[in-house]
Amino acid sequence: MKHTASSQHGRAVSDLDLDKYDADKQVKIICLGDSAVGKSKLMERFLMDGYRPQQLSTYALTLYKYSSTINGQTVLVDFWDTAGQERFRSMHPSYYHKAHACIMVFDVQRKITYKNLPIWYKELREYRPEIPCLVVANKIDADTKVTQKNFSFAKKQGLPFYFVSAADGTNVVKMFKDAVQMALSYKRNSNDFMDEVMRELENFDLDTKEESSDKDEETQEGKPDSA
Ligand SMILES: Nc1nc2c(ncn2[C@@H]2O[C@H](COP(=O)(O)OP(=O)(O)OP(=O)(O)O)[C@@H](O)[C@H]2O)c(=O)[nH]1
Ligand SMILES: [Mg+2]
Repeated sequence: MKHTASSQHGRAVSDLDLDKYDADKQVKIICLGDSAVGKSKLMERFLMDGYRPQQLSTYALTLYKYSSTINGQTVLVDFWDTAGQERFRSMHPSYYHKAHACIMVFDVQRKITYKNLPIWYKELREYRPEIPCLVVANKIDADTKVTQKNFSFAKKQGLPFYFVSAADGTNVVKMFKDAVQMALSYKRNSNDFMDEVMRELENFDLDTKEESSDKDEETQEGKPDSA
């Protein structure tokens, strides 16, 4: 699986081209969770095959670009990562706009980050009521017994749940690959009204373009040779 990673640090969300997410092969996956739960480290582990312990936390927004071929189709994924700093607790609406899946992370060492999940989840559903959401328990390297504990939030909400470690890579690739697959299938089958409208408009555009080019051809054929 070929993948490239690059990140555009700190670009203001408003000047990002959000329309590109209407294109069939482009998906947007967002990451939510309290500060220091390991969102950026998980991205680095998956996208840059590396884990650099300790680093300044994320400011504003980091975009990680990832491409892969799934069933012979090239899929372009933008992973959106943002600082979970308390003051950012509620994200700018455009962060959620046109997202196709969400990775919601907590730190198994800090209970409060698990208790805050419903706050993040409530906000997510205000903006994206239907998209798939993965609940991720990170840093299991720091507490091996934690995998026997029961975290009922995901089950109650009917969400997929993953024990992972950005530090040693446990379950990271599987979680991200599942997130990409879920984003793709959501995008293809979403019954989200707005997505429907966008898709219709897209098809409408294509049809009119085809019709007008057919007309051009007809007029070309019908035109007496100018020569
Ligand atoms: N032991 C352990 N430490 C981790 C793991 N993932 C992240 N960390 C550490 O936790 C701290 C925070 O990681 P980040 O990835 O910056 O957390 P974040 O969620 O991006 O934080 P914000 O950007 O502030 O929202 C860093 O010191 C990491 O080294 C993990 O799987 N295991
Ligand atoms: Mg970060």
